[in-house]
Amino acid sequence: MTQKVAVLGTGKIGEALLSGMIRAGWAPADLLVTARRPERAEELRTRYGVEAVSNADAAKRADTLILAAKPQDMGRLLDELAPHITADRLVISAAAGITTASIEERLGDGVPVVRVMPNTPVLVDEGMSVISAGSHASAADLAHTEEIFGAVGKTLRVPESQQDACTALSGSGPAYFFYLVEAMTDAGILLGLPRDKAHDLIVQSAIGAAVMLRDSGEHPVRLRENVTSPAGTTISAIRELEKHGVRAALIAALEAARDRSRALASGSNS
Ligand SMILES: NC(=O)C1=CN([C@@H]2O[C@H](COP(=O)(O)OP(=O)(O)OC[C@H]3O[C@@H](n4cnc5c(N)ncnc54)[C@H](O)[C@@H]3O)[C@@H](O)[C@H]2O)C=CC1
Ligand SMILES: O=C(O)[C@@H]1CCC=N1
Repeated sequence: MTQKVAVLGTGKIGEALLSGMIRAGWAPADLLVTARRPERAEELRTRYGVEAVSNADAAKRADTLILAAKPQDMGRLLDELAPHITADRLVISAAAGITTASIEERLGDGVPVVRVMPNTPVLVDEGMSVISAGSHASAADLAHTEEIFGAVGKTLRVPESQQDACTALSGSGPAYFFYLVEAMTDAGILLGLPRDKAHDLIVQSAIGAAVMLRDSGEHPVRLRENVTSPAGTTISAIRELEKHGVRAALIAALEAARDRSRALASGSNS
């Protein structure tokens, strides 16, 4: 029997995942989506050829439900699902901060829940998805989750106690790199380069550095040292980064992201 997968709350990450699953060979006929606004449902139908249904219908018809609404909207979404969901479904939550225990409590009846923190590079099949099992999730449920998210990048299993930290590192991670590129492009402009050229130089440097980090087997410190010539340009830049506390700023930033993830678990809206 064909397994149906539904994406519930198909916004940015939900659509990124949906598009990746279709690229990876899932038939649109086996995929369902839900969206709050009818125009959004129509857009997804037209763009991907998938059926848009209500949350209740998704719970009745799909074997696997991927919850991709904002943490602040999860309570309402779970309330809509609870009357219709049975323990032969798998619920995968991508919501930052929300624990499997809180989802299990709302859905009841031993429904298996897996928590996943993906990131937007699933759009280019270079995602990083961090996976933790809830108390009713089986080995087969974890394997099925890995099959879905592994189709659009790497996966890593972690204890759920590490999910908030992983959210800070890889869930939000792409944003930090985009932010750096934006800031470095501004620097290029200050140094007199046209914006498009500055952008291309920085992006290609980022790609080159990322591939070296992934493929060279070298420690990042060694890779940086190889760029840093005695009395050269790089060390002058590094001194400024240290003077401005960039390392400490990054540590504080990721700590703040981890704390925000924890706060979302308790329903914080502010
Ligand atoms: N954007 C990202 O890079 C990542 C986001 N996440 C998580 O994914 C979730 C969604 O984030 P985004 O895609 O950025 O937000 P988004 O706001 O783009 O998407 C959420 C979508 O859910 C819809 N929605 C809300 N309640 C609904 C309901 N009851 N029924 C149907 N649809 C409903 C909204 O209309 C919206 O389209 C969040 O929980 C976030 O923590 C996880 C990893 C990465
Ligand atoms: O900013 C957020 O809350 C979401 C979770 C990880 C990435 N984006």
